[in-house]
Amino acid sequence: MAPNPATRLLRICSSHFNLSNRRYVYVSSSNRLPSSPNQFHNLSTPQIPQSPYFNKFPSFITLDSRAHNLNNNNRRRYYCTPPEIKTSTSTLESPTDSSIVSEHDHDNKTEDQGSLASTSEGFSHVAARDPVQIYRSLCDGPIASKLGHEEKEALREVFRSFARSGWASNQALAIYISASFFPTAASKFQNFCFKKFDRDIVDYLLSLGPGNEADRFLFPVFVEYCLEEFPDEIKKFRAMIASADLTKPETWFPFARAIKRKIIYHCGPTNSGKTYNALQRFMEAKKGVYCSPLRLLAMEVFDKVNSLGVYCSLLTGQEKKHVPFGNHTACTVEMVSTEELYDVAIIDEIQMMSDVYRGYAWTRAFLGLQADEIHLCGDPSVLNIVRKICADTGDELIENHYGRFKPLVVEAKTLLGDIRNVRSGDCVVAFSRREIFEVKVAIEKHTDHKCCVIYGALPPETRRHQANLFNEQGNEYDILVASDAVGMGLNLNIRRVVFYSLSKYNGDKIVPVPASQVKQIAGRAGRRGSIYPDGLTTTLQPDDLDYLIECLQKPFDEVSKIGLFPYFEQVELFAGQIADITFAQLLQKFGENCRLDGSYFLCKHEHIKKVANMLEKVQGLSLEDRFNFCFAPVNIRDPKAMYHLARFAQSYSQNVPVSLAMGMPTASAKNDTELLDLETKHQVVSMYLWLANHFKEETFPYVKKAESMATDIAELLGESLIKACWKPESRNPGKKRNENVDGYQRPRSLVKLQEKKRQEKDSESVEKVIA
Ligand SMILES: Nc1ncnc2c1ncn2[C@@H]1O[C@H](COP(=O)(O)OP(=O)(O)OP(=O)(O)O)[C@@H](O)[C@H]1O
Ligand SMILES: [Mg+2]
Repeated sequence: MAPNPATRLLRICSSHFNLSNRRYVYVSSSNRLPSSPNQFHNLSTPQIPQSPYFNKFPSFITLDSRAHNLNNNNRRRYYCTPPEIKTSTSTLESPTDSSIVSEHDHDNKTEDQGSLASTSEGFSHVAARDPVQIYRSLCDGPIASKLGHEEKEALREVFRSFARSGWASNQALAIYISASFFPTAASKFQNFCFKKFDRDIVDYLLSLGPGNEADRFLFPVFVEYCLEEFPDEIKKFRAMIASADLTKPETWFPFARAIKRKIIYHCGPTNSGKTYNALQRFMEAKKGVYCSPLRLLAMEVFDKVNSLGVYCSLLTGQEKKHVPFGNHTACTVEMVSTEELYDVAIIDEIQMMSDVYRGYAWTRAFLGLQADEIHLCGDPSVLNIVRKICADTGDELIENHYGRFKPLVVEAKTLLGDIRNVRSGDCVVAFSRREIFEVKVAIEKHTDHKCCVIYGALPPETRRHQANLFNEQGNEYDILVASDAVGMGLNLNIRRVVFYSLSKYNGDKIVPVPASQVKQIAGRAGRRGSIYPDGLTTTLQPDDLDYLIECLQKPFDEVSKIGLFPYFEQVELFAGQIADITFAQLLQKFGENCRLDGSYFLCKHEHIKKVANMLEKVQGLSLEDRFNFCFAPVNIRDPKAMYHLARFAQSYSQNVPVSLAMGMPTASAKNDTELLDLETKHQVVSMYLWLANHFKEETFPYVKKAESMATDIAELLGESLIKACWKPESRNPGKKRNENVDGYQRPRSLVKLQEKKRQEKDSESVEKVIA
């Protein structure tokens, strides 16, 4: 038996659009159904846009030409759900999934309608009516039948429920009724219906009562009403949605798509030779690019490759070092060009595609690089998504799997809560600047060891200097105290990684350190080529050991989505649809309305919005300049650095040369305030260099001065760290981070530790904490 037209349509949709586990609504402006996949394709593809919320609510997809063609009355509708699929993946508050394949035709009673009718005996003739016909008859026909007070109230309740229905609101997005406009539309719809409904419909709705069934009955009539009543709102929202389209990001790079790229995935844990092997191919190539997660690592590769006789330039946000005759470039991933052609490209730490803030940079490099051969180095967490994307792009994928060179052994003894048990070659990892200094001071006070220090706010040069000091044998600096910044990039002679704690502040509250990060940091112990035979790891507190073991045993979490962020041009297009809002509001709206395919998420951009808000008072910046200023590397929690950024933007907007206007420190820091000041000063200089690289050079004429200041400050920071023996301070003394601990479920041992800390009145005292 031939399938009914709707089933056929469903199959065609599924095969053409690969939408196999979704519910479809197809609304055609033609009377004819396509009879073959080809015909469907030819007939419909060009004129049928997809639903704006394709992935936000996968249970409902409209292949809808009506928004273009609102006056066509010859419409037929097919509401279809693949019978075997439940819509549980939907974010909707989904009404019962009836697995219907229904055609709302005059003479065709559907299963859906049948099920409604069965629940409301005696109303099958109402339930079976075509919603278009209902709507038309309401428009042309009767004035509402008289309702008693109770009936009115009961009917109001039905409409209130409809107006509150998350399901209806989400479904309405498919005809471009925005979520914010939906309540207004629903309220006007109620007024309309109250004036028009005939007795039959009223009785039917009252028999259903408020809830899913009534919503489902009302919704198609509501659709008809909206299409006729709100064409302008629909058009506006539709244009806005179209301009915030981030679907199919692989198509943003047609030149990369024109190449059949060979992707080699070097997949394995930390310290397994992934980067080393990729670099071998890079150095052999005629023209290569290495994309690094950090400036520091780009510098390391730049130095290493040049020292091996391969001319290589350096490109980071802050520095451009061009090496004559060099065909190779080591750059930070944000800076890589998707316009140049390369023989070999490396994207290191590819799992960072899933980073909530910076993931978009890796995604862009992966999708957009024009290279015959692309080497991805990373852990297995993104392997599956890389496979999927390669299938989408048509690239060939080769997987090389690696194991650790040296085993990683957990030392069950721990440091027994006593920091004096550190030994030469230890790297003590703490997750705040305050703790790092507490540990350093305690070790140097109570033992004969000396500590090097590495944390994120230090310039790369200083971090490298500290790393070298630690790596060199024969000096007294045999302990490293570091933050999670140690997890990537540096070659360190670590014998044992000791976790001082396993919780960290995530910008909002204190949370357990994610297992993947624990693995990466612990894995730094026992690097190939170092003097230590095995890698060891343990914790300061015996109570934390279980969590450490749990993290190391855990397989890598599989990543299901990777980051995206719009280009300026996309934001600009979107801005064209909305008048009179600030740039931060524009970004907010973009985030709310953008469309994304299922494998992607929009990267978090709160920090960008904070900068945007601060720059709001700077007049005369173009949208593009504003956009670029917002990406300048600035610590939004450092008011001094934010002040300087605003000052730079002010001068830039007035087209006057941007000055550094900052006194150069002359001596190393004598206390923590001075150390913080040095860190800020370096950040400001580094920001200046970044801006000079991203804007008209003539507006930032003091690049040479800034470079020499950066070098000098990095040196002073290095000297300061060696001397540091003071109590650490916080940048924001008013805000105590530990206040947020309550309410978060952390590993028991950490909670205990935290409680212990809280009980101690003077939590500043290192000895007390570590006792
Ligand atoms: N075949 C090799 N011959 C000599 N040294 C090697 C070899 N493979 C790796 N190494 C060295 O081993 C160390 C670890 O290698 P590599 O940095 O490539 O590991 P990785 O898997 O990329 O680690 P991570 O996850 O930390 O980035 C490096 O110092 C590297 O130079
Ligand atoms: Mg590596």
